Amino acid sequence: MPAGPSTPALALRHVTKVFEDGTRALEDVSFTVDPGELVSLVGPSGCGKTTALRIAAGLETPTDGDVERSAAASANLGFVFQDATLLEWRTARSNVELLPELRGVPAAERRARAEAALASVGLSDAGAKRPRQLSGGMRMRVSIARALVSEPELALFDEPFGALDELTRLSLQVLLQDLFAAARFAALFITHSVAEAVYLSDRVLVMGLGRIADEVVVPWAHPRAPELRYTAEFAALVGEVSGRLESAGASIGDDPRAGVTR
Ligand SMILES: Nc1ncnc2c1ncn2[C@@H]1O[C@H](COP(=O)(O)OP(=O)(O)OP(=O)(O)O)[C@@H](O)[C@H]1O
Repeated sequence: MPAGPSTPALALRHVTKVFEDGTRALEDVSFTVDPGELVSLVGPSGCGKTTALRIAAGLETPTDGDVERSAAASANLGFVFQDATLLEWRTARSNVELLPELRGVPAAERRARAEAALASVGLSDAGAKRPRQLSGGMRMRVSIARALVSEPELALFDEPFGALDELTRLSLQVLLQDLFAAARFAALFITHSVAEAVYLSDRVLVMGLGRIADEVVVPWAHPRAPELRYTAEFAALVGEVSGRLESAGASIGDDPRAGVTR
């Protein structure tokens, strides 16, 4: 556990999760996310990334171990999922206004906040559109605006760019990096893309099946230029993380569930 002056925004301590059907999804998983830190989870399909994130969110309870969020993080959590999950009958702006509305923020203030959040994701002109009138990338921008409109202390991202085409994905990485550099919320970010994890994160946690196998600290300060992704030093770090990911997988055999006791 890294020692630090501040209380972590999120801490999972010795978390094990066994589902009702006996599936052991996580085995003694511990990690922290400090305030203002972006931590990624990368790992093979089915290794327990989403389960860890759902436990972090309080949507699942651990079978064993503890999950702790700072009071500020508990009071102000943001979510972004792979599916933008927008309400089709509301405009983009009223989707972004939803959380402030549920929290009783007065109409004029929540409208102003929603417009600022839409502007921050480059969608100033799309507030009056319905989700079906927007491209996949625009829908994801609305989803990010909705998550960040309340200035969350802790934001949880579950493979948000996984369904997008490569160019849109690359531009949304830059957008999210800029938003993170400006607001410095704590974030847990799940992705299958090692390059995406390295570009966005302060630390990359490499998972094997049901466990954290390794950790790689990303040395570059934020904000990070988009061009960083095309440098030799960036490619070297991506190679390093990919190698550790392969070792994490190799140590538990080729059968995707072989390392997990049922
Ligand atoms: N509600 C559930 N009941 C039983 N098993 C579950 C449940 N949710 C997830 N699992 C199982 O737990 C394991 C971890 O799943 P999880 O979705 O956390 O993995 P993941 O790393 O996020 O996968 P992917 O990258 O494919 O999204 C898998 O074997 C999955 O089938």
